[in-house]
Amino acid sequence: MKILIVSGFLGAGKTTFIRHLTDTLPQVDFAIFENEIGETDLDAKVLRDGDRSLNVYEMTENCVCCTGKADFLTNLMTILSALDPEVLIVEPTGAARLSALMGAIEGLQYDALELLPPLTLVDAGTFFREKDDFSELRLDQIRHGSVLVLSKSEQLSPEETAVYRQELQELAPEAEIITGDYKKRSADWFRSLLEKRGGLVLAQEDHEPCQEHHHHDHDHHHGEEALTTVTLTRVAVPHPLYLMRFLDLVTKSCFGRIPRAKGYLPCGNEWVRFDLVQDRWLITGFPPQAEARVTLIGTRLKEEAARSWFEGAEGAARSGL
Ligand SMILES: Nc1nc2c(ncn2[C@@H]2O[C@H](COP(=O)(O)OP(=O)(O)OP(=O)(O)O)[C@@H](O)[C@H]2O)c(=O)[nH]1
Repeated sequence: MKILIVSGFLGAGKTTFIRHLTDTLPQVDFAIFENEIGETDLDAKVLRDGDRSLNVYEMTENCVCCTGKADFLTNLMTILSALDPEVLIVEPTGAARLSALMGAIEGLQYDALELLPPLTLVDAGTFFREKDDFSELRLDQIRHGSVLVLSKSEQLSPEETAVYRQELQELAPEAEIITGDYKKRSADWFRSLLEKRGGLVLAQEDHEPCQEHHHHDHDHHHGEEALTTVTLTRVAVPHPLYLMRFLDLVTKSCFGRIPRAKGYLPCGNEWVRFDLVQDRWLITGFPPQAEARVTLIGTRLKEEAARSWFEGAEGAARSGL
């Protein structure tokens, strides 16, 4: 069983890339392992509900690179013995350390497992704005990616693209760097990702659990702060305009510093899904679900303020405002 890790920071486009890869290579027997700590199960839903039905395993308790390493390896062996897909794609959380995850898999030293050179998605929309604040963890994801895919770079001019390339190549001199619309690439290119040899062999050092599991609040700049996650379940909005207003407030840091939010909830008589990365967001229709989920990922989250906002929205709708 080959293992392809698709890494990248929150909202960089990992799930979108995996969906495209699996759609582009319908003849390959893929399974997917999703790690979403305290988040919505949205990524798994998106992957399961596409044109192609995929086997998706989820781990939502601990992080595959640190606190949940042993669980992850057990899951890996179970998938291997029960299903033995040709390729298992592993999507770690955006806050996972790529080198630690690779080291854990390599530590198994089992020749039925082949770790492919990993891929890291880098978000062109936020790269320059945040580059100087990159945490060690984000640099780790870039430096250990054998293939770096600059997502959301379809609209860049050739001159702009050259600047991104140079910056990324300085951070990861050995990496193959992919810019422009990766969806236009041939099936052969996607297949080549599954035929590359040799994930890096790393000397592993023990490290602190990754950012998401630090529960004390640091007062450092954003790149070093502990990320926390809040998920609201019993929420609804009467109309898309309310959700747009909520997302606008999220981007204005009214509920904490939130670089990533996602979820699905009832909206009038329908259900909608939303997806926010930094100051950009998207709302789309979604099939009805058993329970709503609104997940906020960031620092200094104001859970009560967010909850009250939804109560206020429902109250305003009831009184006809
Ligand atoms: N224009 C553009 N949008 C993209 C691209 N890749 C992802 N997006 C959008 O970016 C948002 C986040 O994409 P996801 O694929 O969910 O990102 P992710 O890395 O899986 O997110 P997390 O699981 O939260 O870390 C979605 O709204 C996508 O539609 C891309 O290459 N181009």
